[in-house]
Amino acid sequence: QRPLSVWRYRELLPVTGEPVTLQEGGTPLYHLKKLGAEMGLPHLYAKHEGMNPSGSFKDRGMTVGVSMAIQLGMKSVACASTGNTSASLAVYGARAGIPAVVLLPAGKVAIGKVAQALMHGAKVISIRGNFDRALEMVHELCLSEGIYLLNSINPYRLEGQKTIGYEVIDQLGEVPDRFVLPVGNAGNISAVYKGLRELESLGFIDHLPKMTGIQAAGSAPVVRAIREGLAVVEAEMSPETVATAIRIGAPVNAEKALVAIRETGGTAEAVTDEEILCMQRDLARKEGIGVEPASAASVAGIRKLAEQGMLDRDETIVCVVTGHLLKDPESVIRQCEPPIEIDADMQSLLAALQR
Ligand SMILES: Cc1ncc(COP(=O)(O)O)c(/C=C/C(=O)C(=O)O)c1O
Repeated sequence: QRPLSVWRYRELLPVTGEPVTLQEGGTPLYHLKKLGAEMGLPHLYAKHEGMNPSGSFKDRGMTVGVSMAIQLGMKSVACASTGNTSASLAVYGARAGIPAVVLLPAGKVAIGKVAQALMHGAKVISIRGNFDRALEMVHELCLSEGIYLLNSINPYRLEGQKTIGYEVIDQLGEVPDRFVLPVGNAGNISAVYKGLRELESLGFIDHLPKMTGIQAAGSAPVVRAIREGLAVVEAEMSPETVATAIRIGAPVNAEKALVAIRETGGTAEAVTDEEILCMQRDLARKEGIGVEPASAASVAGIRKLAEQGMLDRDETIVCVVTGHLLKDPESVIRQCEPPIEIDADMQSLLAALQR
């Protein structure tokens, strides 16, 4: 009996040799009893992808992507990133023993992710521009220098990310009615959809969940395309959100996300930064689940859809929470009361507890 992990599903993955692995996947599926009860949703779950080796779901894509880089004889790897992709590429590049170059939008990457990319030995370049510009530049760099590009336009990354859906079905023992993901570059929602389509064509499942994409209100090109019935997603030229992981104006997998949502009767919704941060605190304080802001967007989106009466109360809903709380400690310090500092005597301590 194989453990719950990415490579449990190796027959559905393209790697033929020994994978570059850190035992990624096998992440917990938590029942959100309290938050679900508040929303009138008794079957609400969170798949905590922050419990991967580098603290986000990106490890699922990188274990396959970097394994393929080795299999294809590539000598170095690169990506542009809002942070988690770069952290994960640094980790798996180190594991594989090949150099990694990462391009980050200057001043817009959570400190935990920068720390990981630096400590794991990537060449970290900070671009004075946004993620979309960094992606253009890394694409050009890889073409001219023969470096292997591992952004989510690389299909091997999405192959690994398919396994999120596989694990959820193994854990639930059924196909959930609805699968909710935060959407930035739209690689993850597209990957999960592709994987479930494959299970259906192999006869393992007979229907798909409603694929539901949640974006930040200040960076929601996919939501707009769904609302306006567009065939092509129009870029948001100046994406802005506290959820820097999904601060992406021109999602490279946008049209795949439209297919995933439309083919399954799903939907897309936008949530404000306040709704995101409120849900981040609720998940931490009511369920003991610590996630970074972008990850809380998926559950915040469900709360919004429930308030709008868009959900059946008996739906089994799985929200993917994509990154660990520790990735973005500065967003915590900004929104929480600071520690109470006192003199080291019991009187001061007892007084502080009364405040
Ligand atoms: C925590 C977290 N939650 C959600 C997303 C959105 O996933 P996609 O819709 O597949 O892009 C990201 C994406 C991050 C990057 O795109 C990057 O790291 O460069 C993330 O880090």
